[in-house]
Amino acid sequence: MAKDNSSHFPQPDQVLNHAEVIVSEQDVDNAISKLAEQINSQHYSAPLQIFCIMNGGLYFAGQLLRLLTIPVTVNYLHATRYGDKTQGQELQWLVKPKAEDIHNQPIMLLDDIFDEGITLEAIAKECEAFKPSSLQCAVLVDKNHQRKPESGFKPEFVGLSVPDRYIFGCGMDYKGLWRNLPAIYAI
Ligand SMILES: O=P(O)(O)OC[C@H]1O[C@H](OP(=O)(O)OP(=O)(O)O)[C@H](O)[C@@H]1O
Ligand code: HPA
Repeated sequence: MAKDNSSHFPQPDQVLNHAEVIVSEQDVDNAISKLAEQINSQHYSAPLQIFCIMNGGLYFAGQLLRLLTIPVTVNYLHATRYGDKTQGQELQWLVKPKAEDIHNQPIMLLDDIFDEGITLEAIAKECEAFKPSSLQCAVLVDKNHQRKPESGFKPEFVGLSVPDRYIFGCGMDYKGLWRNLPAIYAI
């Protein structure tokens, strides 16, 4: 008989009923438009090599890409450390960067959230090893707390600052759910 996981994984509607909107769809869209304007006004030596950090970066990358007017190529990397938990664990790599996609080229990493910064800093470090001509990071949200990388590493482009609560929507999940919501919710 199939195992019943329903006690471990909440019903999707229950999650939403116990959450509140902390950033509206309109405010998310405005923040992404502003980020696009900032990136469009940069001068890159060659087409910008955009890397979407899967899975969370997918929604942000999709929304941002349609507003970019500069030449870009699109690729992805995959590293994860939360899984179905709300506390980060050790980083697991699923898709690592390759030298030929990075060496001597302007790189932009796109992710949904800069929380403790462990994921993005590790990914940036891995990319830096292949000596890009430049490397920048853009995130939809920066979570407002003091548990950031000691190195001082932070993304060049930030759409929104959010309070220190577990959030979901706009690519971010709660136990795998609701990445598709166009606003940002907190539990
Ligand atoms: O700044 P940090 O504390 O490292 O957390 C941020 C990272 O956590 C999330 O990824 P997650 O591991 O949940 O994988 P996912 O993208 O598949 O949701 C998110 O997409 C970021 O990549
Ligand atoms: O608050 C969060 N929500 C969803 N995913 C996350 N990954 C790091 N922090 C978060």
